[in-house]
Formats: sequence, C-alpha cells, structure tokens
Amino acid sequence: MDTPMIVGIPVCARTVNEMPVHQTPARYAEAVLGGVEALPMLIPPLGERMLAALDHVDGLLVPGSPSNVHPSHYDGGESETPDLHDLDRDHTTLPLIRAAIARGVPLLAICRGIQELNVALGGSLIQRVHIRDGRADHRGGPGPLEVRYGVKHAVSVTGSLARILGAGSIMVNSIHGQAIDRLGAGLVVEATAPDGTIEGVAMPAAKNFVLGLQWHPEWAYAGNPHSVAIFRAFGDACRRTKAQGG
Ligand SMILES: N[C@@H](CCC(=O)NCCCC(=O)O)C(=O)O
Repeated sequence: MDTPMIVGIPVCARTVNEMPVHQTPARYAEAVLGGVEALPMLIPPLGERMLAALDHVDGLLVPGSPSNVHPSHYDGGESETPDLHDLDRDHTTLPLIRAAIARGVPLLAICRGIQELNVALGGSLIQRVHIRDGRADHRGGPGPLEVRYGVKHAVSVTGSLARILGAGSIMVNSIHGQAIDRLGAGLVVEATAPDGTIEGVAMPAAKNFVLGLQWHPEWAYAGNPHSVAIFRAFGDACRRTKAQGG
C-alpha cells in the first residue's frame, strides 16, 4: 500500500490558563486533508530541532496567527505590537522556511506565513499597515467569524498565481495588521490589493513550488473555486516531490 503524502504545519506557542500550549486553527489541517489530499502533521514551535521534520514531509504549509514576527528579525526597530509576539514560533518557522526552500520542499505560506517567508529571505514588514498613508485597514474588524473572514477586497493577480487561478483578479478576505514592506531575496509580487499592499508572492527561481498569500484561502475553501485551485496546485507539487523521492 502507498504511504500517504504528508504536509507539515508549524504551529504557535500560546499560554492558555497559565498553561503553555501549541496550537493553530483547525481549518489549516482540514484544508490539508481535504484540499491538498495529504495527511497533516503539526510541527511544534521547539526551534531548530524541528528542521528534522523536513525529512518526513512532502510539503510545508505555514499558517496564519494573531502574533507578529518580531521586528528584530528584520531590523524593524521597536515593536509597535509588543504584546503580540511568539518568539518560539519565529525561532522555528524562519529556519524551517529557509531549509524547506533550500531542499526543494513545496511551500505554501498563509498570512503570518507570507510575512515569515518574506522575513526569512531578508525582507521587512510594515508593522501597522492601517496607519501608513494611503493604505486601507486590512484587519478583519469586529463581528462573528463569518463576517471577519468574509470577502473584503479585490486583488490583482499575475504570473504563476494567475495561471493557478485562471484569473487576473479575485476577491479575498483580509485579517492582518502587518504586510510586506521590503521584498525578500528571490521573491516576486504576484498579487496586489488596490492600496498597493502586497498580497501574494512567488519565487520563480526556487527548486519547487513557493507561494505566499496574505489572505486566507483555507477559510471555507471547499466552496471557493480559487481556494480549491490553490490547494490543488500545492498538492500537485507535493505529489510530484513525493514521486521523485523527496
Ligand atoms: N499577525 C499578523 C498575521 C495575521 C494573520 O495571520 N491572521 C490570521 C489570524 C489567525 C488565523 O485565523 O489563522 C498580522 O496581523 O499581520
């Protein structure tokens, strides 16, 4: 019997009722199982020792999080969101992303994930998009989950992402306060919001699939043909990688 394809998902370190926990929203693993058609493997935020997980996965999905990459990782000065950091996750995901790209492990990076991808490659972040002149407020706002994760604005799309989506513009949700500022080495912009905020990046010279998205395709993915196409394209890259022996 064939062994199943496995996609690693690095998760967050939180403290809940004084107890340290490792967690991520359930819908990332659900999208890996249903949309990528791979077994999800959660990777705890325990630092560089987690690089060994790459020996056991056919792809890596870096999920979103309310926490922000610490600006010390990109010469960003003082943190403008000092209560919202997760250094354990930073110290795990940044080396994991660099190693995945170097080894040709397919990579899909969502929301905090695209920001980590950019920082891992030497890029920087805008710490509060909503206070920058000319930029919109990209935070989800109040209300029930369906409203917060509901469609908010268009993105114009080019390159490999336009080919995956079969469209030059799509509507997306938006739940982030930070965004890419200086682009990391080797990344190209493939999706942009009307206010100029970078919403999607790819890495054309990478050995394998590298895609970062500032929005959340995993939210109710099965009912959105564009999200289905994104997970299928990532899954196809993982399948090819597995067939070639990693
Ligand atoms: N904290 C960063 C990244 C935003 C992000 O990943 N949001 C997702 C929230 C949790 C989830 O639903 O996965 C920022 O504010 O830019």
